[in-house]
Amino acid sequence: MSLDTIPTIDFAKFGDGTCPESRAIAKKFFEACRDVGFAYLINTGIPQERVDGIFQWSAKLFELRTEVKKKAPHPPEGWRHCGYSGVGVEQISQMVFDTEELAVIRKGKFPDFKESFDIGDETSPARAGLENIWLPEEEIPGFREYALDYCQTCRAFQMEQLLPALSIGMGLDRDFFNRYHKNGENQLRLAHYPEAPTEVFETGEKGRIGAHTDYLTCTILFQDDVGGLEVESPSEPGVFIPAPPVPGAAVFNIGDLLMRWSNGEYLVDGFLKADLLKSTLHRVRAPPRKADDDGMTRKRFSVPYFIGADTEAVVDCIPGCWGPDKPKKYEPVNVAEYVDMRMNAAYAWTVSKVATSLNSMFDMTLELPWIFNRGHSRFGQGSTEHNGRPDMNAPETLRRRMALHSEDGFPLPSDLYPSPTMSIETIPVIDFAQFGDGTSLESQGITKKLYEACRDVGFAYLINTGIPQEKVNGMFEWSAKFFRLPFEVKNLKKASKAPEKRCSGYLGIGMARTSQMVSDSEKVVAIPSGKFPGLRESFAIFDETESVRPSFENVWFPEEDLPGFRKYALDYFQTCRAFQMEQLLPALSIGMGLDKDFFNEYHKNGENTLQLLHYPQAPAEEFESGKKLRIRAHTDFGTGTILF
Ligand SMILES: O=C(O)CCC(=O)C(=O)O
Ligand SMILES: [Fe+2]
Repeated sequence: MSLDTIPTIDFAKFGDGTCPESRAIAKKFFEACRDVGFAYLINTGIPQERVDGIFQWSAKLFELRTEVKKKAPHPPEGWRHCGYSGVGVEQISQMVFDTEELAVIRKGKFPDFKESFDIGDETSPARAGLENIWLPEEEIPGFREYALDYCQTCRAFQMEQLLPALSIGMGLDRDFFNRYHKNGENQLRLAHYPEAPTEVFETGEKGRIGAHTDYLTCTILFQDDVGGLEVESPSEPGVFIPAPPVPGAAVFNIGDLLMRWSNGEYLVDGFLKADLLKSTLHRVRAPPRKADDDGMTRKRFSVPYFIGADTEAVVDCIPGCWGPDKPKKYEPVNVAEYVDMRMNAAYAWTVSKVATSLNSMFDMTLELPWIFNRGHSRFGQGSTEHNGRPDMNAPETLRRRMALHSEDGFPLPSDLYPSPTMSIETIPVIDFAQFGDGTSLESQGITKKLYEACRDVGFAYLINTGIPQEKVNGMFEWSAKFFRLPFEVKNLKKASKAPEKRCSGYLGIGMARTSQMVSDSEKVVAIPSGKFPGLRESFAIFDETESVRPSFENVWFPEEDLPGFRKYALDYFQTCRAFQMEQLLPALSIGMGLDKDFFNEYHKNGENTLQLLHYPQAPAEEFESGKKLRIRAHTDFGTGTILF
């Protein structure tokens, strides 16, 4: 079997999983899940008429006038998937992992050009109290009944054949997965991608669905005959292969929960890698052009059925997926908590930065001068993109960094950086020297200037912040010391990032899950294909102060490896926070015409993050040829970032 074809699994002879043929089917199915993460399923027992029927209902539903469809609006909460989402509305869904994607969407450049109607399985006790949102029956009589019935048909296949086949294929007892899916919250989605001039897809003005992974156990999807679904190649990350429509076949794929459950790895050379079951990136683009088309891309319908595990279940590494040579990578997790984490804080585990729900954060690197930049606020406008490619941002400074290194390869800031006032004309410099407590006459001018910088540029250099230079230098020294430690020490025990740790700890070079951080097709192609691994390592620390995170513990390595580091870092943290609360946020509040404490009120115990970043030395051509990046273009979460 070539890795680059999506295998076809024929369930015709599977029966209930006890007949002699079923073993071979189960094995082949497991291999597809392991090697590709995708498969075509045929002879599933889901009657073709039922599938045709749901497509007919879907066409009928989407043909309704928009005002009618809007009578069942999808609620704003991303986690509650039900009801109608209009074209370009379902943007901040589970599919958006990344700051960059959010930023792009906010700018309206690449909205998903689709509408969808989501239905949760109402029969599941797990959904009690979470009603679906239906259109009034008289608008589309019979739809509700058909859709729920269709769900049951899919669930029957899931429980009688699909999950048993996977269990058997993995050498587990037939009912292993069934036990975790007794009343899982399955979701049916009707998706409609409207007709559009092919040009809009080609120019990248619009997409159908950006690259993403599904987050539950697995998905069964039927598509019409238009095409456009693509799956990341198992052998060439970043290259997408078509998953064209196959009449009568369902498209099956593994989701993130199942990958994790199987001890799935996601941090290898910057690529998503699964040891066992693979949750594969996929996307929908316009299908290949035909010679005789009229410049229009046909509308497309698809019907994914997302299979979820029981919310109250605790999933621990699947037996057989770990052993003496292969320790468990994850703590057991409660499914509901996992889903929450994924929906609400999904952002946290994709990037070396910080999660949503942070009120603000600090960010520190080894090489850029003092910058304050405005990140995402939940309700904010798009923020400014910055890009750490050495040739693109603050070029003078960065070129100098490339040239100058302290003896052991670590640049020290004092050697490298000119005073911020020196060079960069486009990023305003804000001098806090006279700000005081924000009541003096001088402070008025300062606040106004800060506000204007935030509005017009989104970035500013801050000087005379009161954060002592020795403190900053000290932090850089500790950082250099830390990154000089041997990899085994840095990466010790749990000091590698796990989703549960919300990014505390060490992340080695190339360990960021880059494939999830990008949305638009070109970048997805460029980055995970190995052309642009982020050449950096980082260590992240959260504020441990009692009032901020009562039950939170950072991931620290043993004190004896770097005695004094922890104390210094936490202390530095407090110094930054003091500036934040005494000057920065008051200045921004006043500058925006609010009362001085406006932002402080929202940041009494915000979960700030300190991040030490190290971008190792590398031949300049690596960057010039575009083979490597330091940090790709992105925006920050949180309220804002202060960076040295
Ligand atoms: O429409 C398709 O073929 C894919 C849909 C999909 O991947 C999703 O909704 O998660
Ligand atoms: Fe998907």
